[in-house]
Amino acid sequence: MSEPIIDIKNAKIFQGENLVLQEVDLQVHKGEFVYLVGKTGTGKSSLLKTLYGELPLKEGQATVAGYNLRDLTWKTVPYLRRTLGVVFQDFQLLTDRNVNDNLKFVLKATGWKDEKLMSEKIADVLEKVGLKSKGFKYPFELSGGEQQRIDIARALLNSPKLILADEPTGNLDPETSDEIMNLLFHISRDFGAAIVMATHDYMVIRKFPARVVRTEAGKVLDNASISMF
Ligand SMILES: Nc1ncnc2c1ncn2[C@@H]1O[C@H](COP(=O)(O)OP(=O)(O)OP(=O)(O)O)[C@@H](O)[C@H]1O
Repeated sequence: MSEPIIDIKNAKIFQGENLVLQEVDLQVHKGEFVYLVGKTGTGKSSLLKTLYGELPLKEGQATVAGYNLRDLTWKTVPYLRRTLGVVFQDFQLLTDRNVNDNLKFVLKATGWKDEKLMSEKIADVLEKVGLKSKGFKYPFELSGGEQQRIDIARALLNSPKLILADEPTGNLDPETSDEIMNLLFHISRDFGAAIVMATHDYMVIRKFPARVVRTEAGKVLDNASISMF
């Protein structure tokens, strides 16, 4: 099997001085879809934040897309982020600019300069999420489901090998959730991106089955049963 895109060995996850998870071992491979479940406050977001360099890894070993998390510095975190797409529950789009400019902002921040290439890339990701005609809309002119699609388009800008999604269906009605899940599965299947998605929504997992990893009592349990959360 190829090198895992996420490879965590005997790691501890901290929030400041507080130990949140210990003995964390987790491998995720290219194109794999993994749900991260567990009761509120058990460390799902903390684990994701460690994986995208928002929280430091202070103990144990972990590599993400070839980056050793123990070696990350403020200078190398942006390079790690460029290989990842991160999707949040609350979209986090910039409200003062339209969709095209939201996407362009991220491209510029990640080193893109050529106007034509940027326009082509923006058209490409909007097409992938089915919102080709919405580039000139402002976030407030979009439905929740459309905003989440734009958030996913933003995550796709740098052709990520890994997408980390923190409750991406948390604010959506069941039908719109299904559309977003179809889109995420399509992205992992057709573009080979691995996806790790934190969720409380067991209906989504029943409908879109995949590997389940659970945070519980300070540990991470692999191949967990969904009936347990
Ligand atoms: N910014 C922070 N500073 C200090 N402690 C924090 C911070 N954020 C979270 N924690 C603590 O870390 C622990 C894990 O929280 P985390 O948000 O990772 O859990 P979670 O499983 O994602 O919860 P939820 O399902 O509610 O999103 C909790 O005890 C929480 O109180």
